[in-house]
Amino acid sequence: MTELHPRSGVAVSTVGLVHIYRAEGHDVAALSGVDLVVRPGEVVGLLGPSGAGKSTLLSLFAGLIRPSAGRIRVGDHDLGAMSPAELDRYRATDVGFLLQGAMRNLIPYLTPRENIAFAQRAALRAERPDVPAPAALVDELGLGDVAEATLRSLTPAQQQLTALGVALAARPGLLLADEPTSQLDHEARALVIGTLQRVSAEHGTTIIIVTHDPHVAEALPRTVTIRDGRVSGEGRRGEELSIVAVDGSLPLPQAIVAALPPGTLVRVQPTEHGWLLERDDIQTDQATGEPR
Ligand SMILES: Nc1ncnc2c1ncn2[C@@H]1O[C@H](COP(=O)(O)OP(=O)(O)OP(=O)(O)O)[C@@H](O)[C@H]1O
Repeated sequence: MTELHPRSGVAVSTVGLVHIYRAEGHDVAALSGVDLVVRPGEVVGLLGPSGAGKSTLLSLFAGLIRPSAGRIRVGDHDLGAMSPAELDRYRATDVGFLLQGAMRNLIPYLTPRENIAFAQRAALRAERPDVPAPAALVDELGLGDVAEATLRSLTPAQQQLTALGVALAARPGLLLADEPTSQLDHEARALVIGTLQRVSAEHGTTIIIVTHDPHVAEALPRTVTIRDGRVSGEGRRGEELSIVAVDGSLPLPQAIVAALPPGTLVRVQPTEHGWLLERDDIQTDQATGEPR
């Protein structure tokens, strides 16, 4: 069970990805056309307001739900086209999912090492050659001293790192993490994010992290903002950038939308350093389009 062939990260991509939840009486379009490319080994934060579709996107990447339309690829897998048995194997060996709240990922009466060993059963049944020894993974995550401790005696950061060990138990090429720093203090947050980045640097693991925490966003090299079921912006080290859509439209950063509400006329002027958005002071009547 030594690590003979450490897995490197996988590329993740979506084209026109749509997901509709069919609830009784009405449908909810959670994602309405997501185009996204994540390179192998990238660490990307998914940002966006509540209800934007972040968890839905994570569940699609995890193979837990199927897309209503569009394409979704993780490495060599076309997730929308896989059989239930192929998706079972994919979930067991190719992707790790860290659910929000450390203890939701853990069996409370097992130690950190035992939790990781338990999480490896499906990958071992699938005869994966590169599943790490539980004790080695425990050491790698800095949990060597508490490998055989009860979960109750661990600090919140150690519990979260144990949950991370469970998600990494099969050494997946893609790790998905839903709010991995919620309920952690500043120091614990830095430790968990630092550990995620170290895992990616050492093993090439592709990591996608849903977060509402601006400090986490600032620590990540790349963030993608989801709004109303679409990609509305990208960030680099905490700075938000807008993406020009194929139809030439440009979603404005949320802070600017407050100053330029829907219907506002703006002039786009070239300047020496780029482009200037200038608000036109003539107010138009939304219904007639005539000046008021
Ligand atoms: N199982 C479900 N059945 C019906 N609608 C759902 C279901 N899960 C999510 N939705 C709806 O889909 C939309 C997107 O939800 P989603 O949980 O993906 O957003 P989110 O960005 O993760 O939000 P949050 O940050 O609050 O977790 C919301 O309108 C939500 O109400």
